[in-house]
Amino acid sequence: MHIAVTGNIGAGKTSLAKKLADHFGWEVLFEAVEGNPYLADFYGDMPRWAFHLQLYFLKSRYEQVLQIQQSNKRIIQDRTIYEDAYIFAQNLYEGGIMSENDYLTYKGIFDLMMTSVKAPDLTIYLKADMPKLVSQIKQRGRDFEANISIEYLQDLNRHYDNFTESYTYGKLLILDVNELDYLNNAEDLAFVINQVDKALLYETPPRPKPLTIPSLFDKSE
Ligand SMILES: Nc1ncnc2c1ncn2[C@@H]1O[C@H](COP(=O)(O)OP(=O)(O)OP(=O)(O)O)[C@@H](O)[C@H]1O
Repeated sequence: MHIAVTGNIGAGKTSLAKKLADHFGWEVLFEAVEGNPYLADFYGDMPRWAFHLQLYFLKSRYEQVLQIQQSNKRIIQDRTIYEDAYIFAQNLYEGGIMSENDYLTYKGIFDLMMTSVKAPDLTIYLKADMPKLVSQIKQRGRDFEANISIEYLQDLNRHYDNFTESYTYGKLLILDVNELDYLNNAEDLAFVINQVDKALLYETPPRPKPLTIPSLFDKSE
């Protein structure tokens, strides 16, 4: 079984993945942050390092997907391969930070990978507004994230909204985490566990719109 936690920077994915793994006895696969050779450089000079960083995350996320698909364990993944392409890479391309050639090369590799990627059985979207994201990013105090702009976070949130509205890959549980503190508050954690339990048990209605990348299609037509 494959569970995935998705959401913007600072939404609280890593903490929730750990809590759910403890509760349900799942294994956790974390994001490639420690030892990532491009992340700090990327935040210092996005146009210079965007393509390198995207390829690095894509490679490490694809490794995780293969690991999950080859395993018979129950695994919770901290962020999905879809977010790399449909949120981060697309945002960098649309913002003029990643060139069209780089984006098309990246997308070509992503599309090839997608032929062998199976969707998670359940995806949990942690929906958070700016104040929550900003305060959690500040609180964890990573040097390289100190200069993340509000505009970058807002653009990512806009992509997250579009992505989750048209998500068709499988079951999606949307959790508004603005008022939740599942790290320190046992009631909040119990609420989240209950929501996850229900989502695992019941079918969710099919979602209406297919997932597309409009900007790319507009250009190639
Ligand atoms: N494809 C990507 N492109 C650009 N930056 C990325 C990409 N994937 C992850 N990142 C960045 O890598 C870092 C990941 O850190 P981390 O694993 O703590 O996740 P996070 O997004 O901050 O999650 P959370 O606080 O919800 O646990 C963040 O700065 C995040 O924005």
